[in-house]
Amino acid sequence: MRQSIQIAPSVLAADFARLGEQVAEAEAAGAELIHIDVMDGRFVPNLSMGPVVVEALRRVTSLPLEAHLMILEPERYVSDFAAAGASCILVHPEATPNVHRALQLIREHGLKAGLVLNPGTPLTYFENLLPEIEQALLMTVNPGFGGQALIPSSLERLERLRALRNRLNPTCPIEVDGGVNTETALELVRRGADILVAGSAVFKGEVARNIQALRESYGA
Ligand SMILES: O=C(CO)[C@H](O)[C@H](O)COP(=O)(O)O
Ligand SMILES: [Fe+2]
Repeated sequence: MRQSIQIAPSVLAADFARLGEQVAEAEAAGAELIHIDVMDGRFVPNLSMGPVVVEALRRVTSLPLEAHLMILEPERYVSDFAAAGASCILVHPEATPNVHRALQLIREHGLKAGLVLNPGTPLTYFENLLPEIEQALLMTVNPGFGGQALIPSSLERLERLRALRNRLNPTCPIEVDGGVNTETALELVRRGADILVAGSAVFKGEVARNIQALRESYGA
């Protein structure tokens, strides 16, 4: 295994009435970062949360907060998420005609820039942009909803992404998002995942027990 694997709980699956408490539970249980899914009802068929949630969570945790922007023209909101306290912003090339500019803008704000690809998008984007990013996120479900099953072809894509990463930007962590649970985590880690985003697998039930079970499932 390349390095220690990090867990990024996705608050999309948390109890929103107790969001601060749930994030504190995840932090106490050893989660390494917090994943915040931002949806606009256009790029994906769902609405979720915006910078105010990042700002609120910034006050209750010292963990890095990453904003996964599933919104059209994400560059419009980079400064808002930076001001709210995000440490990393992840953008989709499918959502903007100028993804290179969006990544540049994120870095100009002093944040980590992350690129995310949907399951149907060619990995070519990573070939072009890996040298420009600090995080590579592979969607392992179609974006928009939590609780979906991992798309099996993601595993082969993950291996190809790992080879690209090793060649073009060896220090860039690979993150996977969607359908990560105790059944799938080991295979994802074997194929190259460094960071596991997990929503339902962390927040449905007892958070500390779930995080422990997830770590045990890949032998940590
Ligand atoms: O980006 C996302 C959905 O668009 C979420 O991060 C992801 O689906 C997490 O949910 P789960 O772990 O329950 O699959
Ligand atoms: Fe996400």
